Amino acid sequence: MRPFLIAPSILSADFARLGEDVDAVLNAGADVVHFDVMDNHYVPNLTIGPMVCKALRDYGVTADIDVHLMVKPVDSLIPDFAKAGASIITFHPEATEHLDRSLQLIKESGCKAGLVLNPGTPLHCLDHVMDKLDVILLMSVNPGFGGQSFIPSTLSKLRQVRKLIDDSGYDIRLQVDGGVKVDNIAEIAAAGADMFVAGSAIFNQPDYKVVIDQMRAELASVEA
Ligand SMILES: O=C(CO)[C@@H](O)[C@H](O)COP(=O)(O)O
Repeated sequence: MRPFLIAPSILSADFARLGEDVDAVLNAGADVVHFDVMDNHYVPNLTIGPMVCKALRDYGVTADIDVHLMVKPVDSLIPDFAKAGASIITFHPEATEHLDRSLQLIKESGCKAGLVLNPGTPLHCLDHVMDKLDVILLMSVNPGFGGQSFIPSTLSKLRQVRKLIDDSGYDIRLQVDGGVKVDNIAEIAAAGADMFVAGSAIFNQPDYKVVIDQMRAELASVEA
């Protein structure tokens, strides 16, 4: 498996000083910035759009920005986020009429592409598009809010998707998002995840480096 990546969700960051807070979490050892886009339509919350992504790039953020679209429809936002500096764009299959077309749009825009499966979304939506995926994100909470508890059935779903990826032979990251904490990250990794989105577990702590180091120590026990 590829090296584990830690992707703090900026949903729990300090929006009044977002650039500084993102810099702080990257300097503390995070790998990727996870950027949650909510439209108060696909999910019952409203957050940030391409202007904020561009603002982070203009501020000097060079790490990958992983844009998780919780919006419906998705297609019109894809070129906007690509221009704004997104590295990865993921979306939910229920949010587009044309899954394959939306994935192609992301690829043509120069970004990596991914699908996000809610806890109740069946795996068959992955059929026929595995060759277009760079990331599969399994939500371990229902999307819309930070600070929820990890849904335990995600572990068996992770094992199934890990097998699908390994059997496919494609180079696809398996990301997990929701309720990821120091005390469950090892179990989640052992089930097959290799990219961990964590919001409140990191941003609600006074020292981001302490919690990221603790997560890495837990992950090291799985790698060993
Ligand atoms: O996409 C979402 C929620 O919809 C997540 O990225 C959350 O922001 C994760 O927050 P924590 O559960 O880690 O606090």
